[in-house]
Amino acid sequence: MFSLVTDNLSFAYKDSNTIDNVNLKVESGQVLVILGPNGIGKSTLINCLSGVFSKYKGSIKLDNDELKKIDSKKLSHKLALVSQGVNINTNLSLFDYLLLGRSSFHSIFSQPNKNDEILVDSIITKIGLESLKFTSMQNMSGGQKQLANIGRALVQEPKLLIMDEPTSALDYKNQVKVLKLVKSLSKQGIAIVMSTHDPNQATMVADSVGLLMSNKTYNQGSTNVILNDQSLSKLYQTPIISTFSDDLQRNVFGIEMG
Ligand SMILES: Nc1ncnc2c1ncn2[C@@H]1O[C@H](COP(=O)(O)OP(=O)(O)OP(=O)(O)O)[C@@H](O)[C@H]1O
Repeated sequence: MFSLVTDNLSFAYKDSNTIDNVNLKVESGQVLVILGPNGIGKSTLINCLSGVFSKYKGSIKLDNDELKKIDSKKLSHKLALVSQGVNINTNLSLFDYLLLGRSSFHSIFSQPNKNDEILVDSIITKIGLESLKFTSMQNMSGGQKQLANIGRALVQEPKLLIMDEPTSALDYKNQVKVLKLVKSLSKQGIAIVMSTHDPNQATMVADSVGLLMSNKTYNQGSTNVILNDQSLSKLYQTPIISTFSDDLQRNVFGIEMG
């Protein structure tokens, strides 16, 4: 069983902590969704969890190993990150861009092989970009690039997938595609951490939800316990009202205009 566990994780850009004493846990086959208002520290937390920021305080344990002590090649075989709003500006084709993501599996003297190519093809199908396989990355739309970045993370065949607002540039159809992919990856045993601005996405895919509150506390609990009108209205400091949809068979959260 693979796990990511933090113990009193804190991080400061300057003097005061941006994230403070976060105790978070996610295991193989689970989806943890991080919610919080703009500027609260979701990306900061994600950058700590994925090893981008190593000057954190407290601990981050990946399978009982302290994250900052794991060498980068080993880490890339365990964990993959989909960063927020990365603008890929390369003239590589989608296929070559994803194939490059396999380079950490080879020595500097060996080339990606047929198996890598088969894997990349299957991931292009998973993200639904078959028609763009040989298109230059720089000629893709923002949403297509976002899907390509998810593909680039998947070619690492990670045990833990961390995604910062992976659906922010996507239309409804592609949001559903990504959320279904998240569900199917978790069923395959991958642990997933993702941030979003949409609590409805959490009700669709999350086993547990972590709320980054304005008083710098972090509350994590199972989705149906932690997500309610009171907790979300407090989180976003605006009235949020849920209604149970018989058609969707779940609560749908909406914002009140007053
Ligand atoms: N490189 C940096 N140096 C100093 N402060 C930073 C830096 N990056 C972010 N911050 C600050 O840290 C705080 C948290 O930012 P972060 O990007 O983690 O928030 P977020 O919850 O992801 O926001 P959003 O939902 O708007 O993307 C913000 O106040 C931001 O201004």
